[in-house]
Amino acid sequence: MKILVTGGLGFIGSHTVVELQNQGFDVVIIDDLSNSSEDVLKGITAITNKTPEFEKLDLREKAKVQEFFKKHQDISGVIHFAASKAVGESVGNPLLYYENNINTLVYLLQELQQKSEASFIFSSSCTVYGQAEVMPITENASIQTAMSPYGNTKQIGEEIITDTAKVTNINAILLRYFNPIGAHPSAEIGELPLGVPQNLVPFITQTGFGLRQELSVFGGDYPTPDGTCIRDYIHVVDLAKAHVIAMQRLLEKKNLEKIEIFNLGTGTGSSVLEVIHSFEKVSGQKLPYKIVPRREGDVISAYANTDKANNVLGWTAQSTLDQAIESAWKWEQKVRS
Ligand SMILES: NC(=O)c1ccc[n+]([C@@H]2O[C@H](COP(=O)([O-])OP(=O)(O)OC[C@H]3O[C@@H](n4cnc5c(N)ncnc54)[C@H](O)[C@@H]3O)[C@@H](O)[C@H]2O)c1
Ligand SMILES: O=c1ccn([C@@H]2O[C@H](COP(=O)(O)OP(=O)(O)O[C@H]3O[C@H](CO)[C@H](O)[C@H](O)[C@H]3O)[C@@H](O)[C@H]2O)c(=O)[nH]1
Repeated sequence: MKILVTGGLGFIGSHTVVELQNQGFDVVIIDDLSNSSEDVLKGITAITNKTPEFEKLDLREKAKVQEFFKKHQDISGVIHFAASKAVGESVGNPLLYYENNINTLVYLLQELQQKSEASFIFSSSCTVYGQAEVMPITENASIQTAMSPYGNTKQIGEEIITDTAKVTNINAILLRYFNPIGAHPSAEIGELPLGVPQNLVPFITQTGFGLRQELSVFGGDYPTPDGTCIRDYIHVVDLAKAHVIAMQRLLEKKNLEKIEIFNLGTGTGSSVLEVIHSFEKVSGQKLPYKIVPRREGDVISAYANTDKANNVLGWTAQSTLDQAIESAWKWEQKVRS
């Protein structure tokens, strides 16, 4: 069976392509290389001994999307990763985010609704919960007003898919990721942030490598045990495996609802200082850091209740924080060597 992976050369997409191919799926990737490189194909091939089909295509070009689906009639399912994802950038350039994250979704769904049946997986985010009142966060927690245009595109995206699935032959799974980190253990693929990383783990590994002078820890006076924010850091390979299981569920259709939502996290919260200590442990070196004022828009704490994914998908994250950080560190060293 052939699966279309949009954004399949990006961070989470590339790891998912590997796991799909490992499970025997054929894959065709659409990516416009706006935040990735064609070299990622080599990394995927080195791990799986199989090169996925690749079409360089900007999903904002509706006519090209239509043409693509005419050419590829044999697609059984779609995993839609392609999007812009920098929260800060979305505040400064909201229309870029609404165009790239919403228009592209609409164009894909317009093609899929013409099929007799279609299976669709959407990359959503725990950002939809904002600062949830109860930890760990279940899928029933209320959706909060989005704190950025990026976050809003995830909420609107979920609504568009839900409205469409109700009245079409599309079955969809919305996956709400907590904080994906790490890299493939082979270090053939990983995260490649452009410029100065905004996310914690790439900033830590770059600082460890000497590319950055020191890490700024945003806030040391939060109402948490050590004063720093708490997140649920999930190894990207675990996350990727969940997509394969979700796709198998869509294709098998056993007890499937038209729209299903799953949290993807480990279920464990880690503070920023705990992540730093994990890095120091796996790298055997001290990390220079200082506590600075809070970053605007950060929630204090967010970690997942993963019961639904555990019970319905039969999926559980396997990697520890140390293993995820170790893979990120190995990747950083490989990329810079
Ligand atoms: N990484 C995270 O922390 C995180 C958390 C929650 C949700 N998500 C979501 O998961 C998805 C994947 O995230 P990622 O971290 O792998 O991001 P990424 O930037 O590494 O990957 C996205 C890929 O999509 C491609 N792309 C972007 N716009 C495109 C377009 N118009 N046409 C074709 N290709 C296009 C990019 O070139 C890139 O390769 C995104 O939808 C993101 O919003 C990510
Ligand atoms: O240089 C840094 C970078 C981050 N942090 C802290 O590290 C934690 C994690 O920050 P990230 O930026 O890595 O991740 P976020 O939880 O802020 O954001 C992630 O989760 C969001 C949902 O909450 C969105 O989905 C977003 O795309 C995704 O990057 C936060 O407490 C943040 O304040 C620092 O202290 N210093």
